[in-house]
Amino acid sequence: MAASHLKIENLNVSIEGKHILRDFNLEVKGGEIHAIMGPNGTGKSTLASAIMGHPKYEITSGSIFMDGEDVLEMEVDERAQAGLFLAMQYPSEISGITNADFLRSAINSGREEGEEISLMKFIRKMDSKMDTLDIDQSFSQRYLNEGFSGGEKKRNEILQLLMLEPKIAILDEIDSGLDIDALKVVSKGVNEMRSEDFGCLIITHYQRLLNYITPDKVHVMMQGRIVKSGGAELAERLEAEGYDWIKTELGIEDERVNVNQEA
Ligand SMILES: Nc1ncnc2c1ncn2[C@@H]1O[C@H](COP(=O)(O)OP(=O)(O)OP(=O)(O)O)[C@@H](O)[C@H]1O
Repeated sequence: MAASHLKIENLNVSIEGKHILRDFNLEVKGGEIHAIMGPNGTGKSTLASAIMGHPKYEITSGSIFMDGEDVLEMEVDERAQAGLFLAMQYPSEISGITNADFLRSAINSGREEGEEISLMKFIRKMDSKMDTLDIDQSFSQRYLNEGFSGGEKKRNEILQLLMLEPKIAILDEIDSGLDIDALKVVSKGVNEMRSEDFGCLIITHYQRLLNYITPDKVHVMMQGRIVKSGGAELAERLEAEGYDWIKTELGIEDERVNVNQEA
């Protein structure tokens, strides 16, 4: 299997004329789990949306490479086929498409003709993954995310992760609104993916999630870029002390983008 390597270099992203990501750099390789933390409004979700090609976000300069391929040249579905997976802060509902249909066609869209997953194999895989995530079997026949509770949507996203087996996953606030049991289940799913062929970028506000998924690297984002990196102990310090010490250390007055910054 090809390597799993996401490389973001000097990325600058604007939305509605506002310069959000500023010379952003990050590399995530197979076998690594990275966490990005940071106060509100510092550009974390903008990063996730830019990687997945959300049309509202304008890349003004810089590059994103996935296994050496230029991601910025790819359409959204090509990014998924290249092995990128994005779990959104607010997963969308799609009426008329069942979970099972969606997943089967998503798996097959990444395969050559004649190499499609057989129905039997698909059902067996889906049953086993739903079992892992403690998801009720009826989920597979329900319409995508329709009427799902917040926690069910997040579980469903992790089911998608386990079924699609991407090379690199970006999980944007996958822990928000989860009760402790659901948090453990979601973490179990991510940990099950851990391998040399899988890299993960977790965007979170809370160290709590990182008690269950131990990150190899923790990054702090302020003013549209990473301002500090460390190991799991950095998340623990942030939980205990907040962000002020970093602002003092780096002489940052306001952590948000577009405040006290040049355009
Ligand atoms: N669709 C949009 N339209 C206008 N401004 C936007 C849009 N998306 C993001 N922004 C602005 O970009 C800045 C960064 O937002 P972003 O959502 O990336 O921050 P964040 O770090 O993910 O925040 P949070 O922790 O609150 O989720 C904010 O000032 C926000 O208002």
